[in-house]
Amino acid sequence: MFEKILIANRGEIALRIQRACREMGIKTVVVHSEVDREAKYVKLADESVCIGPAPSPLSYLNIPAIIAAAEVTDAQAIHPGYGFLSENADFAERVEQSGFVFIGPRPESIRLMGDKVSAKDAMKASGVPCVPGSDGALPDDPEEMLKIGRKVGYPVIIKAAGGGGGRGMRVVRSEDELIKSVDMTRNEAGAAFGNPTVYMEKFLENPRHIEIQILADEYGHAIYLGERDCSMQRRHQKVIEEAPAPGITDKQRKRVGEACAEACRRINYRGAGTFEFLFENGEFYFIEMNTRVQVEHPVTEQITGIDIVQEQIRIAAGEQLRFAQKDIVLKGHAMECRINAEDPFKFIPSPGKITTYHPPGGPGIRVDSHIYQGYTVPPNYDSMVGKVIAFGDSREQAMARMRIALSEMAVEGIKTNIPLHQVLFNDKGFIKGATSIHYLEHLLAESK
Ligand SMILES: Nc1ncc2cc(-c3cccc4ccccc34)c(N3CC[C@@H](N)C3)nc2n1
Repeated sequence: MFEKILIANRGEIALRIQRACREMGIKTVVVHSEVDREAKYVKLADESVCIGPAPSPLSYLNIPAIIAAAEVTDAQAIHPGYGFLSENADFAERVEQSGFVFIGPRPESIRLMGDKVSAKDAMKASGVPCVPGSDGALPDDPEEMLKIGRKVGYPVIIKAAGGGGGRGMRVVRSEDELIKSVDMTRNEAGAAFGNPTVYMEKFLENPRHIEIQILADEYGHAIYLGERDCSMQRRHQKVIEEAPAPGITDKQRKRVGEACAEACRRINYRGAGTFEFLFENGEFYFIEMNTRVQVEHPVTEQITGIDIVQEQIRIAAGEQLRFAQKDIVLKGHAMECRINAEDPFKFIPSPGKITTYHPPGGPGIRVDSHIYQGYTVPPNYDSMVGKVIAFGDSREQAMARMRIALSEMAVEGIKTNIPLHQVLFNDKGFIKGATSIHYLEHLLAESK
């Protein structure tokens, strides 16, 4: 097992990884930019290294500085967290080439899933249900594209192979817009991702967004840890996540979960991963795979009792999975509110000094956050400053506990989106559950 891990991230996930390490008796090195010098996880680390000024390209994306920090502190492994370099195959490669263990999948798996066309090909070959479409990249020939459009049936969506997470997508509702739309998406993809390859899918008008968490070791063992419903989102930013997904039956869960586990075995996947699906009319449709730990991993931890970050570390250290699929029992219901330093209804970032901070507590309440009274939220990074996770025997109990937690949570000196969460947890449609990816945006549009 590693003696010392370098955490190549910041904020709540850096603290989360640090807690996992400390519980395992592993020393932690944190890297930080100049503005994060006073962060909680820096104070709690065994060692800390300032790797540059605030801008991410000069600090948290600065590969040589991060690797140098691992060298000078003699760390054995590097955990990338999420965001930043967590799905950068070149970083994973350079970490391994420098003699450190990258806590994550092998670089070729990151590359395979980073290209959304090769990702879909791999999934189709493994029997994972995918959205019908162009079966690979769209050809350049306009006649061929029109033929595929007719076969798929409008509306269709054009997506960039190098995109993902909502970037490089365009919906096409009729044939006469197709060629122009494809050209525009190709140009944008070439400029944004250095890869003009695009593909086509049938556009699903009103799906839910449901993802499957998997764990796989390097001996061919792969298991799924149930699913998460991430449909409560605004402009591709998740706001609330929950597990299990309302209305998903054990039969559906088993069928899609086993397909994901089988896909992991076939591509020789290693570590934690998430298969993203659209869910509509009772069917799952694979759209992309994330090769990192996700922000919303705690809701899965709460209903399975498994510490996903610790399992990532164990797998990276060459241990076999300690669980077989039969050991995975889902119990209760968990919901997560992302707490952002932003105006709750205008969504404008609100960095600054936190003058008052009282976190919530009580049965079933977990707060994953690095903020503290007197901490200054820097303006340089993502506005998420923490997550409140409520667990209960039922969705209703989890919601009741969340309402109480949100009412207890005091954060002054900056604005937060707690008022938005309070509106949502009192909204009839949300309370009923199983809302689509458009629900929140429609709710906000009505309230304007
Ligand atoms: N064939 C087809 N039909 C409808 C779709 C709708 C979306 C989508 C669009 C807008 C918000 C979303 C939020 C969560 C999940 C998906 C979406 C979508 N996305 C958005 C980000 C990336 N994960 C893929 N792909 C789709 N693909």
